[in-house]
Amino acid sequence: MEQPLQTETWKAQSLEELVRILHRIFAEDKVSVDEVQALMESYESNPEEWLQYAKFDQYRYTRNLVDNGNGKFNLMILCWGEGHGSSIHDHTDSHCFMKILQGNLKETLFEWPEKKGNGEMTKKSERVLRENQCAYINDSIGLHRVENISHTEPAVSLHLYSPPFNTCNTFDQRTGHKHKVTMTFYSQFGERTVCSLLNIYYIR
Ligand SMILES: N[C@@H](CS(=O)O)C(=O)O
Ligand SMILES: [Fe+2]
Repeated sequence: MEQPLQTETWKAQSLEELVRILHRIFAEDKVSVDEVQALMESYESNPEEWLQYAKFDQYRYTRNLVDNGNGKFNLMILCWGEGHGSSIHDHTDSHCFMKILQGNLKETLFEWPEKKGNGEMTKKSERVLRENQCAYINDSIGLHRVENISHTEPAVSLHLYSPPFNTCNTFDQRTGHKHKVTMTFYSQFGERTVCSLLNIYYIR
């Protein structure tokens, strides 16, 4: 991806339209990060359009595939129950866009640990992302942890990863030690996956 010469301003009127425009954008050789971020931000969350994908688990956040972007990207809806959060993790050299569809999510950025990792990881910043905001991260920006810190409200977010990936590294905040994990889907296209039904669905 490169910086745009000229950013087109799209407005996605629905989730379906958002997916359609994303396909058009990712069909090109060069994709602008700013353009994708602005497009995702332009979609005004309408729960009626995404409720079919929003499947929650009692114990941890879920990853629900919405579209596989013709092999160029994965678009998924993540459902965060009260107090659910991710480990500190990287994004496997992909671009990661994260738009809030409902509720708020706290994002904490961390620096990559030293080679071997042997001490508390360094926190760079934290912020609260609110409904309709779209954040962006990649490995050169750093690592992050995402949490729904609310005790009363669930949260839902829409993530786009390009290129798609299904493993990443998680990091122990105390030591910086990393651990490779496989990420699976709780549902795909609105249907629960077999692994989630067999309860072998886990991320980290
Ligand atoms: N990158 C994480 C979600 S997040 O915490 O940004 C995932 O794909 O599961
Ligand atoms: Fe992430």
